[in-house]
Amino acid sequence: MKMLLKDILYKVNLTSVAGDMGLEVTGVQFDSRKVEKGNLFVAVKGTQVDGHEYIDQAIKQGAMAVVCEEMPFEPAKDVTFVATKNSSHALGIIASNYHGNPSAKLKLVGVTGTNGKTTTVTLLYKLFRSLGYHAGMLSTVENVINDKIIPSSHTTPDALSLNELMAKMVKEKCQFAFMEVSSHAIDQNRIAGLSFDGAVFMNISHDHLDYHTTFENYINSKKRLFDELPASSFALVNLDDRRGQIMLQNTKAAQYSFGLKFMTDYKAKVVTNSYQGLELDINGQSVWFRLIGKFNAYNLLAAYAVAELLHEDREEVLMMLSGLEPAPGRFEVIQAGSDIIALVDYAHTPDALENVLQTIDGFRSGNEQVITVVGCGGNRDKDKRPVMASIAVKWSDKVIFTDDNPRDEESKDILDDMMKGVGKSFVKKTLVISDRKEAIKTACSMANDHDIILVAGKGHEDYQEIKGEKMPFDDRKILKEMLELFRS
Ligand SMILES: CC(=O)N[C@H]1[C@@H](OP(=O)(O)OP(=O)(O)OC[C@H]2O[C@@H](n3ccc(=O)[nH]c3=O)[C@H](O)[C@@H]2O)O[C@H](CO)[C@@H](O)[C@@H]1O[C@H](C)C(=O)N[C@@H](C)C(=O)N[C@H](CCC(=O)O)C(=O)O
Ligand SMILES: Nc1ncnc2c1ncn2[C@@H]1O[C@H](COP(=O)(O)OP(=O)(O)OP(=O)(O)O)[C@@H](O)[C@H]1O
Ligand SMILES: N[C@H](CCC[C@H](N)C(=O)O)C(=O)O
Ligand SMILES: [Mg+2]
Repeated sequence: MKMLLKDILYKVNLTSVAGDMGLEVTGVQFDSRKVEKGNLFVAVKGTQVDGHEYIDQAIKQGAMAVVCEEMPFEPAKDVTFVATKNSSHALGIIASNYHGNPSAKLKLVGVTGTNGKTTTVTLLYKLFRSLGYHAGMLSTVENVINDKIIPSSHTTPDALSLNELMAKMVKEKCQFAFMEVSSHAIDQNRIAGLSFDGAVFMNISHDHLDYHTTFENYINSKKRLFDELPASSFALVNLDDRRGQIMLQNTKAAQYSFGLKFMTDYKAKVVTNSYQGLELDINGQSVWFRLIGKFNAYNLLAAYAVAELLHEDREEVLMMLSGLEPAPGRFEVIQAGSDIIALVDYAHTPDALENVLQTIDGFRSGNEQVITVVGCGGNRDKDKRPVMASIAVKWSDKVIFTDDNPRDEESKDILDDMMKGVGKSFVKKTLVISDRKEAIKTACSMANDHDIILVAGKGHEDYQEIKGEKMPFDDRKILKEMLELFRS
C-alpha cells in the first residue's frame, strides 16, 4: 500500500529533515532484513543491537526514506532522512497512520498486570462476542478477529503488526478490541499512537527484573499506560494491589476501582471456591462462574466492570460471564478417566504459583498429596527462580523441578538456581528431572487416587524452546498420555 511520506509522518515530532517529504513510500519496516523497494525504514535502538547500524543495508534493499534518531554525516542521495527524538515512539505513530488509525475506530481496552491479562481479555472478548458484537482480541495465546484465529508470537505485538491486526478488525466490522499490554510493550513504545477507550490494571508482582532491572522501573513502565490515557477514557484499577493507587496518580482518565477487600466502585466477595467453580457476590448479587480460584475473582470482576463501563446491561453481562470457560492452559483440568486430579496452569511467576498452590491447598479434604512439576524459563528473570522453587516446596508434598523453555541457557544452571530456594528440610521432597516429559511421567507414577498433580509454567504453550529451536511439546497432551499409561 502506497502512502505519502508526509502523511505517514503526521504527528511525528521531527527534529530535522533532509530530502523530499512529498515522496510516496510503498511500506514501512523496522527490520532491515524485511525492507523492500520504496519502503520507509525506521531505525530503532534495541536491546541487542542498534537499528541505526542497519540503515545502509535497508537502503541497499531499496529503502527510499529513513526515520532515525541521529542523522548520518553523509545522508545517501535520493533517500529522505528524517530525525526524531525517539524512533520507537515515532514507529508507533507511523504504524497507526499507515494503517488508517484503526484503534480510533474501535472501542479499545488494554489490560496490564503481571498476571491475569490473558484471562481477562479472553473473558472480555468472549463476553462481547456472546453479547452479539463483532470483536477482536490480542493475547498471549492467540489473536482473534471475530472467529478468525491469527497465531500470536508476543503478548503484545510490535507496533506494525498490532496496527495491521486492528486494521483487519475494522475491515471485519469489529466494534470492540481487547488487548493485553505487557510492560515490555509499554517500554518499547509498541502501543504509542493507539487510542485507548480504557485501560485496566490487574496487579504487579515479581517478574521481568532481567529487563526492567528494578521493581520501580517495572511499576513505572506500567504506570505510563495510565499516564498517557486521554481524558475521554477510563482507568480501572485493582485497589487490593497497593500499586493500583499509583497507576491513577497522573492519569487524565476517569478513575474507577475494583477489588475484594476495600470500598471500591466494583466489589466482589468470594462465597464459594471449589473445583466446580467460583460463586461470587458482585455488588450484592450472587453469581456462579466456571473459573476456579480466588485470583480469578479479580479477572471476572475486572471483565464485568469493563463491560459496565462500556455501558452493557448488567444482568446480561453477568449471565454471559457465568457461562464462560477459562482461557486455555489456565487452571485446566486434564480428564484421563482416573481419580487423580491433574491440572495444567500457566503460573510462571512467584505470585501466580503461590495463588494456584494455595487454591489447591484450600481444596484438600484429607491426606491427598500435591505433586508439583515446575520449571523456570531461560533468558528470563533469574531472581524469580529460587523464589518460585521455595513456593513450590512450601505448598506441595512432592516437587519435580524441570525444564521450561531453557532457550539459550544451560538447563542445569536454571535448575541449580531453583534449588538455591529449597531449604535443607525440603530437599527430601524434591526431585530434579530436566526432561519435562520424564518429569511429568514421574509425577504420574507417584500419584495415587485423589492426589493432585499440578504441571505449572507452560499452560497453552505447544513447544519447548531449546537453543533457538521450538520442539513440539504440550503439557496437556503429555499429562493425559502419562495418566492413561499408569491407569492401565
Ligand atoms: C527483549 C525484547 O522485548 N525484545 C523485543 C525487541 O527486540 P530488541 O529490542 O531486542 O531488538 P534488537 O534485536 O536489539 O534489534 C533492534 C532493531 O534493529 C533491527 N535490526 C536488527 C537486525 C538486523 O539485521 N536488522 C535490523 O534492522 C530490529 O528489527 C530492531 O528494530 O523488539 C522486537 C520487535 O518488536 C521483539 O520481537 C523482541 O521480542 C523478543 C523476541 C522477546 O522475546 N520479547 C519478550 C521478552 C516480550 O516482549 N515479552 C512480552 C510479554 C512479557 C509478559 O508480560 O510476560 C510480550 O509482550 O510478548
Ligand atoms: N488475577 C490474577 N492474580 C494473580 N495470579 C493470576 C491472576 N490471574 C491468573 N493468575 C495466574 O497467572 C497465570 C497466568 O495467567 P494469565 O495468562 O491470565 O496472565 P498474563 O498476565 O496474561 O500472563 P503473561 O504475562 O504471560 O501474558 C495463571 O495461570 C494463574 O496461575
Ligand atoms: N510472557 C512470559 C511467558 C513466560 C512463560 C514461561 N513458559 C517461560 O518460557 O518462561 C515471558 O515471555 O516471560
Ligand atoms: Mg498473557
